[in-house]
Amino acid sequence: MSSILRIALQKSGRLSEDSYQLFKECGIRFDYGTGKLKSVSSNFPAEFLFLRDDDIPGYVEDGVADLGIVGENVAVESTHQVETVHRLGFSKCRLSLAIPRATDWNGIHDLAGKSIATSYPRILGNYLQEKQISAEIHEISGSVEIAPGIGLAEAICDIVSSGSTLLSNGLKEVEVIFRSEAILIARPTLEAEKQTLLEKLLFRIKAVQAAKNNKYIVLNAPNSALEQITSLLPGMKSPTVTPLATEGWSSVHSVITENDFWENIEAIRSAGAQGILVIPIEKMIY
Ligand SMILES: Nc1ncnc2c1ncn2[C@@H]1O[C@H](COP(=O)(O)OP(=O)(O)OP(=O)(O)O)[C@@H](O)[C@H]1O
Ligand SMILES: O=P(O)(O)OC[C@H]1O[C@H](OP(=O)(O)OP(=O)(O)O)[C@H](O)[C@@H]1O
Ligand SMILES: [Mg+2]
Repeated sequence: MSSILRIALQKSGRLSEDSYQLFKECGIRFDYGTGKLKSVSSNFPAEFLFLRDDDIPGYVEDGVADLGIVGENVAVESTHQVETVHRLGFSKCRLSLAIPRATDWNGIHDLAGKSIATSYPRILGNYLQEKQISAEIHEISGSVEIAPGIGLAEAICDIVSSGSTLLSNGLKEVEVIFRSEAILIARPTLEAEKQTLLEKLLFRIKAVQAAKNNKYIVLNAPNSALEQITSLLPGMKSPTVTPLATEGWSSVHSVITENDFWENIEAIRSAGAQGILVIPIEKMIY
């Protein structure tokens, strides 16, 4: 029988939508959201398993799944041996220490001798050890932000994104201890055929990510400014320059990265570019 990749995704939660979307953009079709916990792709040798995110590293280590998508926080917290194959750039969040808003904060040493509620005892334990702080870690599996308000702990260590959960529970963030995003994990010893399929999948993921990080740009430029403008637009190899019907003008086509997009556009405009069009790219293959 030829190989099939078994990929574990979070059934329903903060990772689910972006994970499904990623495979969709990679052209890999499968059913989800139907209540079924397993779905075979109709056009790629892959089978998807829909699970609780905390269970995914264990399933990947055991070989029940070959690959999985989890938050880095979950992978690092777990004791299971899995390999990070690729960073996916979504579900970005941080693991932070927080205390009641009215409590003074003079630094991390304020936590010595205190109790801290968290679902991440390993990450927190390592952090405290590194800082040489002795505090009691109180492990709870969810609704961590409630702990100080009900006298369970004096501080918490939990996931923060917008900060609104902390705010609505009367807490303030005092220290970021870990930054996380979704990652693709794999069993470290994938068979050769599965490794080939993983490479095929990674090729598609990278093309989708590169497209998101870049825009296609078309502009008109006076020929006198071409050298300066093309030096600002290196493109994938070099920009395409074609003459316009209007004497002394050219059209420049290139690719521009999302990172310093606005700074670059301003520089290009100051150099004399006109009629600038910026167009999303669907896939980008280097
Ligand atoms: N507010 C947030 N913003 C962005 N990313 C987040 C946020 N909260 C959590 N995450 C990331 O998404 C992952 C999954 O979060 P979620 O809250 O769905 O987990 P869960 O409640 O443990 O789900 P499950 O029911 O599968 O066990 C987290 O491990 C973290 O990496
Ligand atoms: O800083 P914020 O934007 O408020 O996000 C942080 C919250 O998001 C997550 O919970 P989620 O809402 O996913 O619910 P859960 O506790 O059921 O996982 C996390 O556990 C925090 O409680
Ligand atoms: Mg979970």
